[in-house]
Amino acid sequence: MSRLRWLTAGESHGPALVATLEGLPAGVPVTTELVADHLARRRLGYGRGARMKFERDEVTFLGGVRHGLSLGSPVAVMVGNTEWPKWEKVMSADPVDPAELKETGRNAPLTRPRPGHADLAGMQKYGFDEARPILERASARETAARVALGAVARSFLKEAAGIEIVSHVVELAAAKAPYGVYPTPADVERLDADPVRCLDADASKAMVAEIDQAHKDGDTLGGVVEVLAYGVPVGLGSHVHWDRRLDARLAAALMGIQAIKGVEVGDGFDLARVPGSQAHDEIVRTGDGIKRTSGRSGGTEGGLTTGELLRVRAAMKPIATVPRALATIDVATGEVAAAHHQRSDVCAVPAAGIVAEAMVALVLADAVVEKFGGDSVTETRRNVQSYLDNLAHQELPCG
Ligand SMILES: Cc1cc2nc3c(=O)[nH]c(=O)nc-3n(C[C@H](O)[C@H](O)[C@H](O)COP(=O)(O)O)c2cc1C
Ligand SMILES: C=C(O[C@@H]1CC(C(=O)O)=C[C@@H](OP(=O)(O)O)[C@H]1O)C(=O)O
Repeated sequence: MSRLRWLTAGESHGPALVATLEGLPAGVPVTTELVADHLARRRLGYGRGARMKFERDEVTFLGGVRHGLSLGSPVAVMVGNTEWPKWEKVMSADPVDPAELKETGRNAPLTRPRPGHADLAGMQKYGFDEARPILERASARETAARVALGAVARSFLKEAAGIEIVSHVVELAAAKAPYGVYPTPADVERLDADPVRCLDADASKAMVAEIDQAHKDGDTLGGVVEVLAYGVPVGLGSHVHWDRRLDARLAAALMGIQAIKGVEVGDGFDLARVPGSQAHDEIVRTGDGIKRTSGRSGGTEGGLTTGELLRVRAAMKPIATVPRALATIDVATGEVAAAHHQRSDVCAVPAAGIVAEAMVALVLADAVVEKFGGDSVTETRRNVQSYLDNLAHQELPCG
């Protein structure tokens, strides 16, 4: 079963986020710069709010890495919130004098929960009379910690098995990129330079226009991101039990991202609308071994990877903090009210794509460690290679 374990902690306006990754083999190239680069990619994207402009992600490794290589011990990484000085009193771990709290101007109880965020259900469940203690952890600020670990996981994947991960935005509100165009690792620089991380120039313009219109209307937007993993060998995951299925693990990981409401593996829901003759990927023998004539399955069958391009999609709902605030109840008075709103993103779909890459990287890294083991990445690589060599010589009747 799973061999990589990971956890994050930290609040949106706390001093820092922290993340740990346990079970990573030794010898994986990991640097502060590598993590910082991926965190910078997560901050990209047209439509994000003011906070993205003035906050920086400060990366510090606290364990598990020495001189640019993982040690095999738990990796611990801290991402500092540079907003912290403004929130030191409001988010203090220790009790604070109410007069000092008042001086911050940030102490007003948030009693008008936002529809679509965790505010109300969280307050009801955890017994708080305002939303601050809930929204601090529900906030997608936490995704910075996941992207930090994802950067480590993808370095392992590249080193151990040559696996590379790419994402792009395929839909943003009503604007859609042409279907079936898949960016490769060579396109990443171009994608990161695009305001919405979309490969198609016309679709990108239409997406930007959607965001501009929503901004004018005091509204927010969602969209769909697609993640592709290149170089995934056949046989990660398994058909033998539900929680070993790689498609299930990918779906859970993607659905675990804030605001993701739908996941598709390959052609997903579209496969339910066509007959079997148009839904499956026919098997052919080529000079290069056994291949598929199409990629509708998204590179998994029966919960196992097929060795074809891995392709998953995640649908993000619009941002919950709608500027033209939605109706709610003030829980302090019971009166009808407008939901609380300060600043927020209009759209964070491009950033969600980077988070989705990280989640796919963590799931695949777990599956690689599970299948190939290895205390050092050299050992993992050797095991991968021997498996692939063996597959090439496998005596299938058609082989
Ligand atoms: C990268 C990213 C940025 C987000 N930014 C905001 C934001 O600025 N304001 C907001 O209300 N929600 C934002 N969200 C969404 C909330 O975190 C999310 O709506 C909330 O957790 C409730 O969604 P859920 O029902 O899926 O948990 C963002 C989500 C992601 C992935
Ligand atoms: C800080 C980040 O995203 C935040 C996610 C978020 C939410 O409600 O999810 C709300 C916003 O924070 P604030 O309410 O402080 O403006 C975003 O800026 C980040 O991604 O680094």
